[in-house]
Amino acid sequence: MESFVLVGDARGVSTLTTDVASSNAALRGFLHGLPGVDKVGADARAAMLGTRSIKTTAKRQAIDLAISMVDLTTLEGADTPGKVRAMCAKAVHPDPSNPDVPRVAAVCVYPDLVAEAVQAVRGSGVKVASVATAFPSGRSSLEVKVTDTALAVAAGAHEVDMVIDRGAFLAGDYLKVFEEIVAIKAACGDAHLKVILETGELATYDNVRRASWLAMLAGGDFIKTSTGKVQPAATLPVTLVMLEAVRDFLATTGRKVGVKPAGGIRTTKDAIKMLVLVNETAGDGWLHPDWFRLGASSVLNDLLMQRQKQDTGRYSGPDYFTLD
Ligand SMILES: O=C[C@H](O)COP(=O)(O)O
Repeated sequence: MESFVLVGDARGVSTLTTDVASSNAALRGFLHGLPGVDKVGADARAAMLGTRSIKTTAKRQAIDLAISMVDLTTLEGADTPGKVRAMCAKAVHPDPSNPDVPRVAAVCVYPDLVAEAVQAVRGSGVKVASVATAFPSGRSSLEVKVTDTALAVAAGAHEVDMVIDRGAFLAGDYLKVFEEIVAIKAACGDAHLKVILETGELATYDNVRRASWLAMLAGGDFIKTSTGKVQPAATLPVTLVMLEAVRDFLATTGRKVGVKPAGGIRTTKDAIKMLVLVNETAGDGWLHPDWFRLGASSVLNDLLMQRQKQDTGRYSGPDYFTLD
């Protein structure tokens, strides 16, 4: 466990000491001492930023940046090795007829398909992320969750997307959630850990802020909104609250954590709104795939179509790109 000390007053965060995780009461005291989220203000600010438009050259750059940040995802019970190989081919060369199109950041699959994905993306720079810890519900023993993680990492996963125990969080058992994240982080070894908060089940923005801090204090490398299996998923206001959390966490502890909205991101417009939000909230230091990802099963084709429209002034036929 890292040692934290308070740096400055960090936007109202008044106590962050080395013993913050010494007991559930200490964690609760810290998390409930965070400033409350102004819900009306967060909704209004997200809506306002969502209306910003980006034109021409900047739009083309934003599209390429968004493509390079995609975690191209398939998380279906019906996933097959063939489907994963096809998705990986698309991740490496999103538009095979145009080598200028950047590769995506990662593919995201269930643990049993990690080895297939690792083989399919080898040498491309595309990372393989595996969901783990009894995804999507997270309802299993810690032993099973650690084994799930260790197997994904042994199969070659570069990144692990774990889910928090929302039941424990909502019951106020913050130390259980904290210790689980610490244990999964240890099982990750060198693999990066993304902590899925499943914000659609957390009920309030205050809880989203608390869960973000909890995940970061416990060692998460990224905080991620959703599994994609629960609605609402990656909304703009929730992403805004999480971006504020990583910004404030960096100011307080000196450690930078990434953000991954996931679930329901379908269009270029959705993706670009997210990029505007990043720039205006956490700052352009997060506008890089190392620090911001877009978890999505089906946004890539729209990004490719809009990109081609920028280049040629027209859209391709609907069957020009392979299916997401
Ligand atoms: O982690 C990514 C999500 O599962 C993707 O959700 P989506 O299918 O709504 O894009």
